[in-house]
Amino acid sequence: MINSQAIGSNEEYFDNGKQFRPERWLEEKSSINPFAHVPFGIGKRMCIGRRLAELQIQLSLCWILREYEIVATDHEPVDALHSGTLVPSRELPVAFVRR
Ligand code: HEM
Repeated sequence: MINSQAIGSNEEYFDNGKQFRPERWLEEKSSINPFAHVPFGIGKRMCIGRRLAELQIQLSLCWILREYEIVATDHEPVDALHSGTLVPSRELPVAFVRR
């Protein structure tokens, strides 16, 4: 199984790869190597639930963001720990404020 976090934060493929900067995906003409981000694996054993998972993530984010603004409660770093899946190293510094 591919360690997608190691590839996805590799400075060879991403500027400031360890920094959480989701807007890097919004560039119209992306220069990101498509094989540098493979959270669902790749090839004939890749995740068959990918499209369902992406749809569920998009829908649930829409439902949450319609009702809440998500704000940072501090700006200290949060590390990703490997524990079978990736988990945050501490309580996430975010609050949900009802719109
Ligand atoms: C964010 C959500 C998900 C992530 C990140 C994810 C990620 C992965 C990864 C990395 C693999 C292994 C690929 C490989 O071995 O190269 C995998 C396999 C698989 N996933 Fe997912 N998955 C997600 C959601 C789902 C959902 C919703 C389903 C089913 C409805 C699903 C069903 C499967 C199955 C059946 C396999 C095994 C495919 C095979 O071995 O041929 N996954 N997934």
